[in-house]
Amino acid sequence: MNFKEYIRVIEDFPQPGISFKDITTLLNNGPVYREVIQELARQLKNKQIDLIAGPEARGFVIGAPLAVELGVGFVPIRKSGKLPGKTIEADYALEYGKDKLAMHDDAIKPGQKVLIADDLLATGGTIATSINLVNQLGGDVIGAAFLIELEELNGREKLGAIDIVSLVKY
Ligand SMILES: O=P(O)(O)OC[C@H]1O[C@H](OP(=O)(O)OP(=O)(O)O)[C@H](O)[C@@H]1O
Ligand SMILES: Nc1ncnc2[nH]cnc12
Repeated sequence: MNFKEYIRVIEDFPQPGISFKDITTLLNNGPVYREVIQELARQLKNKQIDLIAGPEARGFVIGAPLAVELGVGFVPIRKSGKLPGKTIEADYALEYGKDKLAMHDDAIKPGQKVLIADDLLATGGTIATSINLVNQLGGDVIGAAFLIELEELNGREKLGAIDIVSLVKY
């Protein structure tokens, strides 16, 4: 399936110079959304994964259904101030801004194999910080999965030696 034709591109959002890849036009198509999740699951089927972690908010839209499809748990990586328990936090920068991400300090057991999932890899700032948080909790990040990769931003280079799966490249 050609997923790209279901993704809408909006120029200069949220700021001038950014070519925004809008996945809402894919998510509202049930069969296409399901095929995205099933295709990611197919590409990951030989990996041993204990948990999927996904950053708020679009990481939930990919990571949670992928966790259900693979039969593993899901851990939300949230923007600061949203999680009720004790957290660890880290500042980060992304293609068009900066923020702070947080995880519950007991979200992952040491040694668990974690896949990080998100809708889109741009500069890699969000995922590099997500990997850092998972590592701080003793998790072993074995890979990352994305619907979209913006190749010219070289996000892969920030992520070290982990396996990376992405379905649509710009
Ligand atoms: O590779 P990077 O340069 O870090 O950019 C990618 C991140 O940017 C977007 O999230 P955003 O922070 O806009 O939040 P949202 O999911 O809540 O829309 C996207 O969903 C990725 O998480
Ligand atoms: N160009 C882009 N489109 C959609 N989401 C993004 N997150 C970071 N860069 C983005």
